[in-house]
Amino acid sequence: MAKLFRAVIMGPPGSGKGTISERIAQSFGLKHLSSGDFLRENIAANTEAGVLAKTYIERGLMVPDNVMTRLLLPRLEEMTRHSWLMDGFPCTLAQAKALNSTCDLDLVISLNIPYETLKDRLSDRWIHPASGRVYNRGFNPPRVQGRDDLSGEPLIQHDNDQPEALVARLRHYKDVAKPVIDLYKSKGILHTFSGTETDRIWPYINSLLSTKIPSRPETDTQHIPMP
Ligand SMILES: Nc1ncnc2c1ncn2[C@@H]1O[C@H](COP(=O)(O)OP(=O)(O)OP(=O)(O)O)[C@@H](O)[C@H]1O
Ligand SMILES: O=c1ccn([C@@H]2O[C@H](COP(=O)(O)OP(=O)(O)O)[C@@H](O)[C@H]2O)c(=O)[nH]1
Repeated sequence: MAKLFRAVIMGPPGSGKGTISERIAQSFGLKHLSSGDFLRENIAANTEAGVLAKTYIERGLMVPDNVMTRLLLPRLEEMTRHSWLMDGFPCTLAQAKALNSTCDLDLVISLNIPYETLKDRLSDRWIHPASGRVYNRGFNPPRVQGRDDLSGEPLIQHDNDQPEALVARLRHYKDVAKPVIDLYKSKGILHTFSGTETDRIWPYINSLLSTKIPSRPETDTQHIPMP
């Protein structure tokens, strides 16, 4: 069996983690894991962790580290036969240390995107709550305005995606992410990508991953070559 590959993608809200994760999952066959999706699944299933997490998310707060690790680490430990890419976890140094004790990461992608870009994207982010699918009227508009492409259900916007909440969210991200980024830098596995458009960053990420993971033959033709 080919060596398993474990990667994490980090970045502030709106940096394109979800968008890029989907592309990576499609091109390289990694399983895309998302902390937000795990939380939503647990909330929907009314698990103990889900009920607790909901009380924080509803107030626009981060879920405490011990709840996150209790929820996610067992799920990652079960994935002994899959290569995966984790989006949204770890967010804090405590989470990173807990993850470190469970598995060895091969690679960390960190997205560095200007504030104005984040603000523009998030003020126009439309979400299908049941699936987590995201749209943007300019970048990837839904086929029918205000409706999810697959289910036809209504799309919503999050209050905390609006500019008033964004400054505080970004400040918080910077504070908590800095030691995590420093940790991965010191391990020599951090790769940072800067820019204002996912479509321009993607070829570089694609090219980096191509050197680390064999791409899936059926999706080879979708790869965008290096400029
Ligand atoms: N690693 C984590 N640690 C603590 N709380 C988390 C973590 N990941 C997600 N959460 C909580 O779950 C909520 C939803 O997460 P999700 O990643 O779907 O959306 P988000 O906050 O809109 O993030 P982004 O804008 O970066 O996509 C977060 O607002 C936060 O309260
Ligand atoms: O180059 C890009 C990449 C993403 N988006 C949009 O920006 C928002 C945030 O992207 P995503 O949810 O992937 O970011 P995350 O919060 O997961 O980092 C979404 O509405 C995307 O459709 C965009 O307009 N241009």
